[in-house]
Amino acid sequence: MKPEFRPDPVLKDVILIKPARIGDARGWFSETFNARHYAEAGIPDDFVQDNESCSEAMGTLRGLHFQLPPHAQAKLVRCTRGRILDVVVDIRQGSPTFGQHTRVELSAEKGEQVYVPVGFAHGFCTLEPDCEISYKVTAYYAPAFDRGLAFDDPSLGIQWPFPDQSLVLSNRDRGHPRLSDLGDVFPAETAGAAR
Ligand SMILES: Cc1cn([C@H]2C[C@H](O)[C@@H](COP(=O)(O)OP(=O)(O)O[C@H]3O[C@@H](C)C(=O)[C@@H](O)[C@H]3O)O2)c(=O)[nH]c1=O
Repeated sequence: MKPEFRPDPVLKDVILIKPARIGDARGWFSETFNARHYAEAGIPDDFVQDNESCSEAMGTLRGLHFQLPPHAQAKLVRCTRGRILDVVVDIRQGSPTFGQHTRVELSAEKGEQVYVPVGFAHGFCTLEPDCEISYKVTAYYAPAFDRGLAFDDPSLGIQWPFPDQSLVLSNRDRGHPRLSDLGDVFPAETAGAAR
């Protein structure tokens, strides 16, 4: 059965997806990815790597991350255990929504997904202990091209669900530059045509 696809109300190129679940006496079944259905909905991407991460503490923040071209990644993200607040920031120079972000709650219970196109930074904060995230990406991990954006950049104005001092972050995620210091990472011509 086809999922429900809808554009994010703030960032129209971000797509919110609700896969169907078919229930019976045993429980339920769900297609979590179907290349034909996703292509019809405007996600024709070839995903080449599947990732999973587990965060033990509630209030763990990973992000905001992106890879630079030519290793830029689109991502299809879901939460497979627990509940997270997922955050996506438009960092495409010249985009009408440059610097704007959207926040979406994802839970294992509901099975929602977020499609993050190329040209956006991505991160999340766990809302429960022991959360597992699974996501597909369209380019292989390329550490030399891996970059970050400061989760607490005041110009982004992101409301994280816990105070900064109680968040659990890697050292790397405490040191990312602000948006104004990123430079032209995704040039104007990628805006609007990022997927
Ligand atoms: C992302 C990644 C990391 N690694 C390694 C590098 C490091 O030793 C270890 C942990 O890496 P990180 O700290 O970057 O993991 P993490 O902070 O979970 O990074 C992820 O964050 C979320 C928000 C995203 O959007 C992802 O694209 C990715 O950047 O895993 C890989 O081997 N392959 C990968 O694809």
